[in-house]
Amino acid sequence: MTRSGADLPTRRIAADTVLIRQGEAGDCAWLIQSGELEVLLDGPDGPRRLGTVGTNAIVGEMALLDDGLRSATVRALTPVEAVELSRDTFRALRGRCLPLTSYLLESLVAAIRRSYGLSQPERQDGGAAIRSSNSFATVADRRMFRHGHSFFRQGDEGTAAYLIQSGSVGVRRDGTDLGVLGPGRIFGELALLANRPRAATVVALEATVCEIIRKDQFAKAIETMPPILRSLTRIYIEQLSGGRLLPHHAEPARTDSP
Ligand SMILES: Nc1ncnc2c1ncn2[C@@H]1O[C@@H]2COP(=O)(O)O[C@H]2[C@H]1O
Repeated sequence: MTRSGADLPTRRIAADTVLIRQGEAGDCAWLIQSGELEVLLDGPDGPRRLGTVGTNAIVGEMALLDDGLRSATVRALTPVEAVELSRDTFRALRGRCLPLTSYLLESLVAAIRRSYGLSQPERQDGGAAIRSSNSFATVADRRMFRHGHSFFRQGDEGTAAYLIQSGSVGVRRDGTDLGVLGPGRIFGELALLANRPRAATVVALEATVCEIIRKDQFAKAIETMPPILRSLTRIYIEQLSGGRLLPHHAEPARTDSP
């Protein structure tokens, strides 16, 4: 292992090396300097290639963001040079986020894991610590919605995101029920951040209390994130709202001022 200019450990990885194995615990992420890697998702019919990543991509960050297991296998296709980012680096970056954006990031990683059919680490307190923090209270407005209330309809313009405090909501797209969300879950954030119409209709299945975060407040909070995490947030949102096509980690991420 050598040292990069910024004194971060740089690792040279031979072609064919499996850098990350799905389902294992992980302690670091890598910022790719050169070379190409493939990302594989294990399935009943064997591994499926989610795509390839190259220079400026970050891999291995999801397990550090939510303390979960590796979501996919990552294998070098060519010789690769990568800067190693430790769990502590990610913890420090997370520490520089507002509670709202830290929570958002974690919610996005959880949504990606769900989209892969993977289990996810249980949030210890359902987000209660974040929701009760002062800075969260200044950006969110709490309201009770009656059973049957329609938060928005598929195709609407997005004006707010919602964080469920109690109760539950049903999500429906093109006449098909997609699922039920309960306390601690965030919804309505994808249209907001990707600037797309609502991809689904959401209705309260019982009396439901939510924190409402308006679009402008949300956008402001995102702007305060450290650049690497902001970049990852946008990538995850794009992935979740646009069918997650690769290059997944295409936005340049810088090491000099993360
Ligand atoms: N669709 C995808 N495209 C590119 N990289 C991905 C994709 N899904 C997961 N990854 C990366 O694969 C890594 C596997 O380990 P982690 O879950 O820690 O973090 C994951 C992401 O960095």
